[in-house]
Amino acid sequence: MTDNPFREEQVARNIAEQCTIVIFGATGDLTHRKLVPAIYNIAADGELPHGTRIVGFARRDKSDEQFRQELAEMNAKVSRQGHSDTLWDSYAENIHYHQSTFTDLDGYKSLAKRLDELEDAAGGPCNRLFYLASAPEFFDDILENLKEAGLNQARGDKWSRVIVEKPFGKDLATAKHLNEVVNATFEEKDTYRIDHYLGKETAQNIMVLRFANAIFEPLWNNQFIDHVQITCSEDLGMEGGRGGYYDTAGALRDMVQNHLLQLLSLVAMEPPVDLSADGVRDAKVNVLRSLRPMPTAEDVAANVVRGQYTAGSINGNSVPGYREEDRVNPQSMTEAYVALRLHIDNWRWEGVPFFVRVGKRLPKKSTEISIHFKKAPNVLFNRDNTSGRENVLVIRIQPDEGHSLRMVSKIPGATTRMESVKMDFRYATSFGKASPEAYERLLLDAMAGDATLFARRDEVENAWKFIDQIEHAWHQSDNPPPMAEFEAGSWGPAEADALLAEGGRTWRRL
Ligand SMILES: NC(=O)C1=CN([C@@H]2O[C@H](COP(=O)(O)OP(=O)(O)OC[C@H]3O[C@@H](n4cnc5c(N)ncnc54)[C@H](OP(=O)(O)O)[C@@H]3O)[C@@H](O)[C@H]2O)C=CC1
Ligand SMILES: O=C1O[C@H](COP(=O)(O)O)[C@@H](O)[C@H](O)[C@H]1O
Repeated sequence: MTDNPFREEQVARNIAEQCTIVIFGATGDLTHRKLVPAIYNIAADGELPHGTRIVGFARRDKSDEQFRQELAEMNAKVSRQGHSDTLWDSYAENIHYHQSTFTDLDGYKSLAKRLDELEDAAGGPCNRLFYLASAPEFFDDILENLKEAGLNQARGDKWSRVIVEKPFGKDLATAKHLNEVVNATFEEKDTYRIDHYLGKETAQNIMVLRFANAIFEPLWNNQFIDHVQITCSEDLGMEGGRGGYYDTAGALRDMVQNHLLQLLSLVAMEPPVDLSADGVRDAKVNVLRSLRPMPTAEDVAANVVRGQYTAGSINGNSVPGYREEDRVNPQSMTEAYVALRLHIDNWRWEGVPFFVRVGKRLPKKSTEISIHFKKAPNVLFNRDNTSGRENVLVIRIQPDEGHSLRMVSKIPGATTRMESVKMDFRYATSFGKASPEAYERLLLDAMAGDATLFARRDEVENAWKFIDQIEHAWHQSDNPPPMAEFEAGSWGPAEADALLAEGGRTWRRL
């Protein structure tokens, strides 16, 4: 019991159920750095259902013991709770490795046999959660082979579910195709399309901030809000061989289609009818459906800026330009930065622009949403210089998770002089403990059958429909909008500032 009664309130959550988690791509980076440490942390918190086991599926030959050892070494490096040999050892006997290739049906038949044996030895059939942590070109093969081997089927009251990693397609057509394949294998209710931004603690808090407080929602509309900004900056570039994938995707597909449009949906949606997965996802998809289209290359040129960084320096370290990065085409026309001015054509947001920007090799890693309220009338206090006098609500997604509210205050003294000050809420100070990693919450939710924080089929497809118009203007139109340049370590191209400038607005300084 805490001494603060408000902390005790909890929104009822389904309970995670014991299951076998089969990870396709189990020797890969995602499994080692994110998935297994997430499961370890869940166990360290005492929330992992007893008897949950992991079966890793990948191509290289190795024993269970080698697999466990490699996972343990990485876990010791990255787990947010540190690494206890005692806890690990008590769990490691539930970790197994199954060698095969994604395209070989026999490997899935032998997997089915292996799962039956493991489960029988532990007392009988168990729920199964299949995690597609492979490169996306294998998703079809894995799904089709799971079906052929009968692994997609529920057995009695034991469910079979699938988690599909990003990227979910590379345009609307491929996303639709993948959805067809997924839904021919698993029912929609058993399909979990992961977007790890939805698992971030502060992204989950957007709904609580908006709908558990009475003071914000009355102001959350075009009467009081001037504009909204969403920034996701990263100082990293193409380290660790990432350039090969990234250069085929770009910032728009890699980050905007999924993470940033999801954040925008949470900020802009109407109150959902309830907190069920479909209640929340219905509300979010309506935002995506209301995004003002950009049907022509001129619309795209007027509202979207794409850019690539040139060589520069970040935190005193010299870094190469985008086209000089490892595994990036030296003539690449892929954007490593994008800024957009979006409009949501509904009653609430009529006339309120949403500015979204994301990029690599910016000065620091930071994701935040800022709600810029309209200025107070120019009477009484605001007759003269009102710059910097707006009320801004900032939702810091990461790092230093929290919220702040900027307001104008009188500077102490005999004369009335004013200054903008901020009220700050920081998770670290108020709750005194680190937030769980996004994958922890998302894995627990999938084990509990709660799809609220996963993207539904229509969300993914509506997001792609919007993104496709921009990609089309960039890569297939006769008059493609230009690629802007900016120096690595700066805040992006000047052209992105111009998107806001015409309304007298500027990007918030992070
Ligand atoms: N890494 C990350 O932080 C993130 C990754 N993702 C997504 O997760 C997915 C996986 O990424 P990541 O872990 O980085 O990829 P990796 O390249 O590190 O791992 C790929 C895995 O797939 C296996 N594999 C490749 N080809 C075959 C095959 N023909 N048959 C069987 N196994 C095969 C590899 O096995 P073997 O080693 O035996 O060859 C390895 O286990 C991607 O969709 C990516 O977009 C999403 C968010 C973050
Ligand atoms: O999905 C992706 O996200 C990461 C950024 O994730 P974060 O949790 O560290 O903010 C990004 O670097 C990567 O390009 C993208 O694929």
